[in-house]
Amino acid sequence: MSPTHSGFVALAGRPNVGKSTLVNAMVGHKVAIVSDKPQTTRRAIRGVATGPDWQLVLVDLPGVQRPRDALTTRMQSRVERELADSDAALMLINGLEGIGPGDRFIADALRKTSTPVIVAVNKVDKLNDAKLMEVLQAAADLEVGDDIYPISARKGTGLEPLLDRLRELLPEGPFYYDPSEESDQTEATLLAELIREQVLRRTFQEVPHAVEVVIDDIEEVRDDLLRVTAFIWVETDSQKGILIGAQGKMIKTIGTAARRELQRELGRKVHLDLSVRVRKDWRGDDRALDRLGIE
Ligand SMILES: Nc1nc2c(ncn2[C@@H]2O[C@H](COP(=O)(O)OP(=O)(O)OP(=O)(O)O)[C@@H](O)[C@H]2O)c(=O)[nH]1
Repeated sequence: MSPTHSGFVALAGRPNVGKSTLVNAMVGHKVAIVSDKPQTTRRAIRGVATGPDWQLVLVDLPGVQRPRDALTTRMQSRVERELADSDAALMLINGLEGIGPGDRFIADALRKTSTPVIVAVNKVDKLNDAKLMEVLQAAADLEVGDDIYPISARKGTGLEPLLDRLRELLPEGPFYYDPSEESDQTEATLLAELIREQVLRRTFQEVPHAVEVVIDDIEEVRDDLLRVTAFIWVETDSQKGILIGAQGKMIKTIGTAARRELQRELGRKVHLDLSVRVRKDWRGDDRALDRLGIE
């Protein structure tokens, strides 16, 4: 068997360039959007793409996303640290909008690293040839990275050459994530796990083991606002009492922290309705376990 290659690719790009769309396209059906954060809690993992002998973990490169901020030494050193922990950086450019100050800001930050940088110009499905040439030239003028790949994350065009190139940059090493865990974690499962994580942080002894979180509903209230209704299952009334806390303080704390996590994940405002339900012995209930996707 040939050795496996795996590594982290740091994604950089202005808001709305299509990072999520690209990650989804790369990850395809072979994906798990993972909620845990290996190595450091700073890393928000967007997705994991796994092939027979390779695995790409796509993460956000923090610190270069807000071009209006002053480029402080501190931000630059954060970017450098993140890049040092990554095997490659992928800078995404919005082909529809062309190069702007935000892109130059990002390029400046990336140029200072020894980590290989790949540039992709996205949304080329909306560009005619003349416009495409213009934006590719402008991207080259940024003088960051060696290669520029025109792609359409939405249509899935141009992704193979880009993936090939990224794969070449992966060092030999074992997978970070078990490929068999790619069981298409749904968004609801991911959100439930993010909430459960906040419960686990604040509970002790037998309580963490007795907790499961179930998303009951995700409703789009407005373009920028989602209402998420979730239940925290526990097995006994006393566990329920612990989770609610005196004057409801515990559940409130959990709710606030979880809402923040969901907002970060979803990139939108979230209204979180959280309630605690006693479901005696759910761990021994086959139907409940099926529904939760626990084998
Ligand atoms: N025409 C076209 N639209 C695209 C393409 N890729 C993404 N988009 C659209 O661009 C918008 C932003 O895409 P996202 O993937 O959410 O962008 P993002 O960079 O992840 O945004 P953040 O998560 O806020 O960083 C969406 O409306 C996408 O449908 C593409 O290849 N072509």
